[in-house]
Amino acid sequence: MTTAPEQETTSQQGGVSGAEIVLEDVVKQYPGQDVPAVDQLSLTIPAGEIVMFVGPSGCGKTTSLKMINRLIEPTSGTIRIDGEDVRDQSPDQLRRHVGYVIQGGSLFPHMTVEQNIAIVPKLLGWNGNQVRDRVGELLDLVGLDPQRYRGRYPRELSGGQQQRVGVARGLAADPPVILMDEPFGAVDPITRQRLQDELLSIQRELRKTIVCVTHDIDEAIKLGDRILILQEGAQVAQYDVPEAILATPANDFVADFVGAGSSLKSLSLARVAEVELLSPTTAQVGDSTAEVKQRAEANGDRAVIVLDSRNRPVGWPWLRQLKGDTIVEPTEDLVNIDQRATLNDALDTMLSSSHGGAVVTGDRDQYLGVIDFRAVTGHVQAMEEQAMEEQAGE
Ligand SMILES: Nc1ncnc2c1ncn2[C@@H]1O[C@H](COP(=O)(O)OP(=O)(O)OP(=O)(O)O)[C@@H](O)[C@H]1O
Repeated sequence: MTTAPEQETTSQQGGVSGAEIVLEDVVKQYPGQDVPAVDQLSLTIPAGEIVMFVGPSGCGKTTSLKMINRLIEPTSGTIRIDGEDVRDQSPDQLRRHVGYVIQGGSLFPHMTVEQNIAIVPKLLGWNGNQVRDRVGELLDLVGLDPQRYRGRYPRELSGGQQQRVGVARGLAADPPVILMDEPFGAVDPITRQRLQDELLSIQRELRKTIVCVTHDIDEAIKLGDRILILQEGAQVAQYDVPEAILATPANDFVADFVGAGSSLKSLSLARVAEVELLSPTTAQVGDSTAEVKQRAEANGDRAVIVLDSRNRPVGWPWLRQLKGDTIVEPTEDLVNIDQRATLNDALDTMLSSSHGGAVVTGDRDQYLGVIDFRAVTGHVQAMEEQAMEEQAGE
């Protein structure tokens, strides 16, 4: 059987390639357990959205997720993907319709990156060229150079790179639905932030339906179009957009779970693009050093942002570091932040910078400005005032 991605039948409307998932009265009673792990769960997951499952340990998140691709069989109830009961689908159909990504990528150690990504396409009978092309495309998509990485073994990759390959593998057969179980749980916080940003940018392009289990409410707020907060037995405590869960928790359980400091959590909702950026002095590589210093001093700046000929920031030297007749490209790596990053991530980046701020870039790394602590604090205050006004108006 040959099934190429273009032969997929998904609800491709308005750029959305994902499929709606509907759970109806789903129950899972494990043998020998007194109470069901999942008890009458009903839920509609809209096509093209990211829905995050969160809740305390043992509340049934993973069981609920794995019933969608029948890694676990429900005891009763129905699950439909794009209107079709998953029980009526063959294992091949399910593999094509539902990608699966788990913590650490869980790659097969004796297989190369290419072989790991190609598992499902090969099972589906794609030919060698189709598989090779697809692997190249996917490695590009997840930010790994295909030439460098396709022949490597998992042990030759960092944790973050392994996780990227895991994501590529989940996307391999271009399924409308991707299930993710704690996908970024095993990597350090900075890598996690980067992988989350990449997932968001991949999702902007692909518009899949993504269901993702996490322990981390901040991750849920950042990634989720909607968040499902579960209590024991997979009872729905609240199912809503992140803004609503933060502003109006449905009950004490949700309020406790979301935790104190919701203004801090709001930092995971707000994006750098929403904050007014500063415009410190900039210089082009090749400009006269004396002229740049003069301009910076007139502006009251003690440092300048150096841009390359394509308007990408390449450095942020202090004036005293500017030597020679013309501005040269700085040798130190510049840590910048994408305008789509959350304020929470921006804070992390700022904390690692000696400037008390971070350089913000947009598409294709174009320079946009600088974000600093004062701008973030001001934005948080404005958000709090707005929330208080809304509450007073209710
Ligand atoms: N194979 C199994 N046999 C019996 N009970 C199980 C089995 N798998 C899970 N359970 C029980 O079902 C309940 C839900 O488990 P599940 O793994 O879905 O929870 P979870 O919310 O994903 O937890 P965690 O966040 O700790 O991963 C738990 O009480 C668990 O002990």
